[in-house]
Amino acid sequence: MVEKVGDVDWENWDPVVKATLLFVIQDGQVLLIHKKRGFGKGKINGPGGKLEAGETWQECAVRETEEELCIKAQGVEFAGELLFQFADMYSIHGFVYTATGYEGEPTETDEAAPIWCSIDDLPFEHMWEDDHIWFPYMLEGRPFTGRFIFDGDRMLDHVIELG
Ligand SMILES: COc1nc(N)nc2c1ncn2[C@H]1C[C@H](O)[C@@H](COP(=O)(O)OP(=O)(O)OP(=O)(O)O)O1
Repeated sequence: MVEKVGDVDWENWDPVVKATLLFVIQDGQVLLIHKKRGFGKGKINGPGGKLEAGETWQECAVRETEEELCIKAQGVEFAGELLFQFADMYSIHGFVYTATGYEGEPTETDEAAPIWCSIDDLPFEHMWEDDHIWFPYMLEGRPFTGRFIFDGDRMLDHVIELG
């Protein structure tokens, strides 16, 4: 069983899913979602989802945010890269983006409900376990690459590299 980051052959790693996350950060607050369906249902996360054929990672992040919250993110920048290997052999390669603003009004959809949270009081107890590791770097604007081993919801190991 895969338990440690070092157990994975990252050079030849072929993720099952490619996906994105996007966080609007404004006035000391970050726009999160309560995820209503799909992978991670019930958790608090950023808007995001699976990469579609022909789109860039950033286009995916912006499209998913529009689909989930009815807003068009503005001032979008790359923040970091996440590589998740699960013990059941599921795997996700993720790219994280930040945005400084948006057009429209954050609106609940059948996928997500918007939640504004203070960057000083983030609800990590309701988020994926990896988030508390890389969120501070994202908020600092420091690029990161994180590798994580999960067994279901439980994080078994991680390694983070900073740019
Ligand atoms: C394992 O740790 C994770 N941490 C964080 N912060 N986010 C994660 C983790 N694992 C997955 N995610 C994110 C990545 C994506 O944004 C979503 C999963 O996307 P989903 O499967 O819901 O993709 P959609 O295209 O929206 O779904 P549909 O196929 O149902 O439309 O979770």
